[in-house]
Amino acid sequence: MDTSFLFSGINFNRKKFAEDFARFEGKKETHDKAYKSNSVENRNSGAEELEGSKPAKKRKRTAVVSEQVEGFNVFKSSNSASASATTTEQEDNGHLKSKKEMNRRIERDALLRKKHNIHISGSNVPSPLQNFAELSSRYESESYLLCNLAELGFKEPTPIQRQAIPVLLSGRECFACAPTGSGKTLAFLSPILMKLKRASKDGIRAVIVCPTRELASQTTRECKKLGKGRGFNIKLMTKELLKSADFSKMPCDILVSTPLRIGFAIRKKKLDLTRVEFLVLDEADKLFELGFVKQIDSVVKACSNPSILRSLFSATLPDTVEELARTIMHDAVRVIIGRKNSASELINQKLVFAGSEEGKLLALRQSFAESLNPPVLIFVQSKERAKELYKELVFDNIKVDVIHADLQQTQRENAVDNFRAGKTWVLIATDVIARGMDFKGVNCVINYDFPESAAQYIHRIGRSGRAGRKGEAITLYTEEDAPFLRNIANVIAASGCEVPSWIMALPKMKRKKHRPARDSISAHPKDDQE
Ligand SMILES: Nc1ncnc2c1ncn2[C@@H]1O[C@H](COP(=O)(O)OP(=O)(O)OP(=O)(O)O)[C@@H](O)[C@H]1O
Repeated sequence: MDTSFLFSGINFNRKKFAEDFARFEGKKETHDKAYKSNSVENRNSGAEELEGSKPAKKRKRTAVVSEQVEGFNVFKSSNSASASATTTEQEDNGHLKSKKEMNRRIERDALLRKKHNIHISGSNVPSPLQNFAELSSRYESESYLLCNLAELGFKEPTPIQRQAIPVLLSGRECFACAPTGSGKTLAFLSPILMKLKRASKDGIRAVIVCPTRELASQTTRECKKLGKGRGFNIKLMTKELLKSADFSKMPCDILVSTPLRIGFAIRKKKLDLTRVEFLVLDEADKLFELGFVKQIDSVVKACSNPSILRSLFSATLPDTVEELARTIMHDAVRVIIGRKNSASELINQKLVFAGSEEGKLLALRQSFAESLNPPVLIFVQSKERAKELYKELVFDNIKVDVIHADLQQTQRENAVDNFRAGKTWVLIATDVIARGMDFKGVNCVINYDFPESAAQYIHRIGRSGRAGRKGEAITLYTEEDAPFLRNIANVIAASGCEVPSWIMALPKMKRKKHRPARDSISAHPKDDQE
């Protein structure tokens, strides 16, 4: 294995230190074994490559005890014969004791990670949290945060919170992939609040970018709840703010925005992000898609503080995004909960053949007539189809509403609020609310239109089965969708749900996106609709 990356930036004379180098090689092997046994995903050692591929930047970091620090310590001592000669017995004992303690800690961490299905890669990964109380005992959190967590009813950290919070608190960048509804928002919000400590007038210190306005608004609300009583200025980048705010004077500790709005503010309103200490890209894979990547690039560039901590969170993080992320992150720790890119195991998933477009409407009507267990969320592939299906269901005397990008902001907000409040039983939606939206009690998600990708499927159905609750997902398909069944069936089977064997035997589809032109939903002739 090529180890040259370990020495990038150091003028190391290999010839002169050949003996030491050979010894180090031996040590490294031992270390690698320890590293493997500590549940590090070796297949995904991207974070390590990342560290080596770029010269280390000067950054203020909190020291963390770690497996790898141990490796380097041993290297140092074996390098110096005279030093070892003068080592006293007392020092030896001390060293042995701390080594034992460290081994115990490594073992404890590994067990905790195994219990919670936490997989990590990267060097010097801090111990996962045993409980929220450790925020105070290990990281000196102010009491307001623990009070707020208790008030929100959060007793135990979720797996992603157990590992991602210590990673960010120890000053490390984080690349995190955890199932939908598993508490990723709190995993990035709490370290930010803890690190910022208190409100200041020194300019924006944290930026959170979310792909949709609804999600940005929800994240702002969660942030305010968690930071309650601390006086932080937490701002959502709204259209009004964008129009009227004087950003140079606006007190703001944490700014939450969509990529388009923050991109506009950087270009046209001279938004100063040079003091930003934390940048979170939530639903990161979406943000790296073509429509957003230019804005994200401008945000990353504008956040020019050399000690910035960047983190990426999502339930789906494809390898291509990881590769792209490596170009902007350094010394990152990769945290994966369960299997990467998989659906929440709390959701009972079914595929239902409906034959044709007409058959889909019949199937939906029939299932609602037999039993309607609200709240139900129905996804369709376009705003036109959302409007069409809405018109159909309104006739059926169902408390139904619709949300898509053609509606005004207040209409979109009302649709979400009414659904949350139980005033609406069925919400028809395009993918504007497929990501990140937290509707606590959604009993069933119906994919009326077959999702265009496995990632889209995972996010859509992830609106149910959240925060430990069970959920259901029904995906209707027609002949047209059949060639793409296998992609979704793989996700369903991987999360433990049954899939007919003939579907699993279908060939895999190379082209990943599926968005066919579909027949109109309407059961009425066009003229009848007006
Ligand atoms: N420690 C906890 N204990 C109990 N509930 C929690 C805890 N942390 C978060 N939650 C709740 O879990 C729900 C889902 O959290 P969140 O919206 O952060 O999920 P997510 O992982 O970001 O999902 P998505 O991938 O869909 O965005 C929320 O209602 C949140 O309040």
